[in-house]
Amino acid sequence: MSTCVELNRLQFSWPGAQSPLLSIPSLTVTRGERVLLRGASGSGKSTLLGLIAGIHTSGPGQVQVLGQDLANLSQHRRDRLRANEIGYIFQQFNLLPYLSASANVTLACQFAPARRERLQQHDIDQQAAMLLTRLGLTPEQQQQPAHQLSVGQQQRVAAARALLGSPALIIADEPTSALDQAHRDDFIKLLFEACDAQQTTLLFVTHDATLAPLFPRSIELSEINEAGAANV
Ligand SMILES: Nc1ncnc2c1ncn2[C@@H]1O[C@H](COP(=O)(O)OP(=O)(O)OP(=O)(O)O)[C@@H](O)[C@H]1O
Repeated sequence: MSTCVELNRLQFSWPGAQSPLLSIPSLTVTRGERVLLRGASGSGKSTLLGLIAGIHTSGPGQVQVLGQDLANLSQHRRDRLRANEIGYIFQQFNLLPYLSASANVTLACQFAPARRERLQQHDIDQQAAMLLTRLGLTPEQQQQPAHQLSVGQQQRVAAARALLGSPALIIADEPTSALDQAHRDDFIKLLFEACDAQQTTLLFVTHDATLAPLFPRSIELSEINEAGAANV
């Protein structure tokens, strides 16, 4: 099995902080895994996701994504790797409210040539429609502006946007925090099915320990972060 994400002796401190926020000796996520990363509010989950996505750069130590050491890449190449290989589902979804659900999804591939290429035999709009349908949106809902959709529907649009063009890794940062349990479990099931269909790795972050039984692998951040206890 090849590796999707590998951390080695990762250290990270925000500028001006008294002590490091993250000190992680090692973490490996193999391709195709479904991993839940749990941690209390403020423990550094979003920061860690930002390091893996190459949005922040780490101090000492290594962050490798798909075999590439992010510290050895220029900002431009990190941005390229993120656009092509990482689909990000944000807690607040970050949809453009006056664009249709469908247009929000296809926008993801605009600046991601490798994702567009992977779709090349197919029409991008058709693929977006297929994903939105698989995630439970009707054709009418797919044409509605995002702001007219329910929170659960917006979340599915955000998931389809992340999945379009089969990026290697989906990073989901607390995307279910606004849902009740039934909708939450339903969403996770659909997300697993969509990831399985395109062999995408899933790194799903939450503070909600009750999600753990739904995932084949669950990691508590405080158990891998040697700097953890001081920060929460
Ligand atoms: N841009 C930033 N500059 C400085 N400090 C930051 C920045 N972003 C986050 N922090 C600090 O880093 C710590 C961890 O924040 P982070 O958002 O990574 O935690 P989290 O586990 O994702 O929290 P939550 O579950 O509440 O979203 C917090 O103390 C926060 O104040």
